[in-house]
Amino acid sequence: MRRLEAMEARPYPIILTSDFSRLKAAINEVACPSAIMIITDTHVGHLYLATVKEELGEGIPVYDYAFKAGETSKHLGTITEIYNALLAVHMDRSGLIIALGGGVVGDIAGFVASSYMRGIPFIQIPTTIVAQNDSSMGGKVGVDYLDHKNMVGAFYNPKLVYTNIRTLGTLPEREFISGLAEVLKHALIKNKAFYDYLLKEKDKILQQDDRSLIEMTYTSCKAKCEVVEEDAKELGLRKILNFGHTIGHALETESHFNLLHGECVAYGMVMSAYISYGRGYIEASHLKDVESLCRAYKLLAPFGEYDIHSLLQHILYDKKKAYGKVSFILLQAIGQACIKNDVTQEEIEEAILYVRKTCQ
Ligand SMILES: O=C(O)C(=O)C[C@@H](O)[C@H](O)[C@H](O)COP(=O)(O)O
Repeated sequence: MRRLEAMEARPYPIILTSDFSRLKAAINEVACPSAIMIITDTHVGHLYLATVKEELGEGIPVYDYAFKAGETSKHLGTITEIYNALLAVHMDRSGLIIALGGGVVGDIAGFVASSYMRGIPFIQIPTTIVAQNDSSMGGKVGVDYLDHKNMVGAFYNPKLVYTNIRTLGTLPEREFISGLAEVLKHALIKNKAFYDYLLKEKDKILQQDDRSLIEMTYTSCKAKCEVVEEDAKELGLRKILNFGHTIGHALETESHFNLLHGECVAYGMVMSAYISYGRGYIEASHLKDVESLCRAYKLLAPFGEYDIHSLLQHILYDKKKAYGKVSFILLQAIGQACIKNDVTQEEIEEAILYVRKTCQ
């Protein structure tokens, strides 16, 4: 017998800055493409496509494809339309895909990159809080399928993440706030000092002070990267990044995506904290700490009259189910999470009722 070790993960840089001036140099460090296809959506394309194209200059052909903005575009139909656009310009494996936009754009463009010609390089230019602090790194790409969020996809890393935090200036306030839920999540599951920082810096962060945003994004990305480095394919530890998401995804579906991802994750985090408290893993004061952090960032608006039975059905169909059991991420302290697969229906129902009562 002979054996060798295959190294799957390759490091990639994450640049955090406040303009696009270093973009071309950053791309040149990681790729030497024959052509570029910028994939964006109608909204972000209108705002930043021209600037990004200008930064890329004229040396190589740069094409673009914009799909209709929003989660409703995140399906296989959009993927095939983009394959057609790539074929139409004869994009081959020496080409490069750029994802310019938020999480939906990154997930779609990344999935196209992972599958077109069995994979061509791509880079992420995230323009939303969720994308800059979460979805642009870690390699999860894909689309929704039928009623199920992110049901079809792959793990496929970008060659580079280039973050210009000033793009947040054009983000609607509701999306900015909602996206912060993922940042709060990183503090709650991984880093108590970051939790303290977020409380202390809340005004500057909410006012989008450059330095505070870059510092926040750096710490948030670092927390995520440390987890992903240990478990890229989500076989164990990486599941903690799903804190608040098991119920959050169900709520997103149940609200027909009228609630934003982060808004649902915030409710989900409080529900998970409530279950943790119910089990005696954390003190009542920790549950209140989770709520206070969310409220400090204007999350946890009054909770709608969602049908509990229907929510439970979505949760039971969670794609993370393994051996018939749904994994839940609970807290053991602020900054420390654990993975449990024995959470009962009763615990979930009680947690939903708790949030209904507390968020009025
Ligand atoms: O990167 C991860 O792993 C996460 O779970 C991060 C989540 O915040 C993110 O919403 C992710 O897209 C969820 O992925 P999914 O596998 O739960 O669909």
